[in-house]
Amino acid sequence: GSGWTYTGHHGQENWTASYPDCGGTAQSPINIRTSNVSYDETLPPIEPEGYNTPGDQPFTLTNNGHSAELSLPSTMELRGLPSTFKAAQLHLHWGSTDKQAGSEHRLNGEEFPAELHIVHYNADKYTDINEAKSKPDGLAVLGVFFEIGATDNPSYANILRQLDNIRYAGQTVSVPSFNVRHLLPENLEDYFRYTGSLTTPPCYQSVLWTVFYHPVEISRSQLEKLQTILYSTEQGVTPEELGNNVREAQPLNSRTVYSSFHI
Ligand SMILES: NS(=O)(=O)c1c(F)c(F)c(S(=O)(=O)CCO)c(N[C@H]2CCCc3ccccc32)c1F
Ligand SMILES: [Zn+2]
Repeated sequence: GSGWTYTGHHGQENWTASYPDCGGTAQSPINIRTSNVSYDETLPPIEPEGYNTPGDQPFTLTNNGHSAELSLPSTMELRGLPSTFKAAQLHLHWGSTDKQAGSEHRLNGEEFPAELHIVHYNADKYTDINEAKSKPDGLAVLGVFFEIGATDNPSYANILRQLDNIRYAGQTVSVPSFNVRHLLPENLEDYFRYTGSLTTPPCYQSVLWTVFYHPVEISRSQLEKLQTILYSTEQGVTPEELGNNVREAQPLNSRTVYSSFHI
């Protein structure tokens, strides 16, 4: 990992010491209080392009010590946002066997078992995510809540069945490309929108957040894999489980959360 953790000496209470933006006033994640959201009828449905035809190049799944991240081709892009945003990667946040709650955003104080983030950069203005990541209009992240369902989710199986191959930080595995649209909920019309930040250091306030209202479902055994297989440590040192990779909810301050639907 890159020096920071979620707990302990380099835990989230101390991130600001090394990453000053983490102490900013427009930080993520947040608790979305539906009684305070503002309905904005001009918010259009999110339109992923190229998510269902990712090409024949495989994806790379990496244990980066903080999450399981999947590289995505820049042929995947989002329409329906103020600019054209191209996909860079997706990753997950989850709890542990001891703490089932593992989403970063909360809905009326409720934490879901896990949350998917798909990170995109503003391709109208920047050449890649590393140029875009610190700019106020640089990034757009889609957030999807997970619920427990009765059966395995075949789309998430593309990622979850590979976790045994990336148990340790730094390990990667090639994943045959699959339809990424199926990782999102059916309904892309109903979502919350607010301006915030990366939820990990360096916490740049560069993210236009879109958090879908409808969750996706994975099975209990699929969630258990996510909670138990990965280590945040590299092979050869005392292993530490990778879990609870969740930042506390941050103050909304003077920001407004918008909804694309009546709630
Ligand atoms: N929750 S979150 O804010 O969406 C979020 C994470 F939680 C998260 F762990 C990551 S990470 O896996 O890269 C590990 C630490 O940055 C990212 N990376 C983004 C932003 C940082 C630069 C960068 C460069 C290339 C690809 C992705 C990214 C992240 F955006
Ligand atoms: Zn994330």
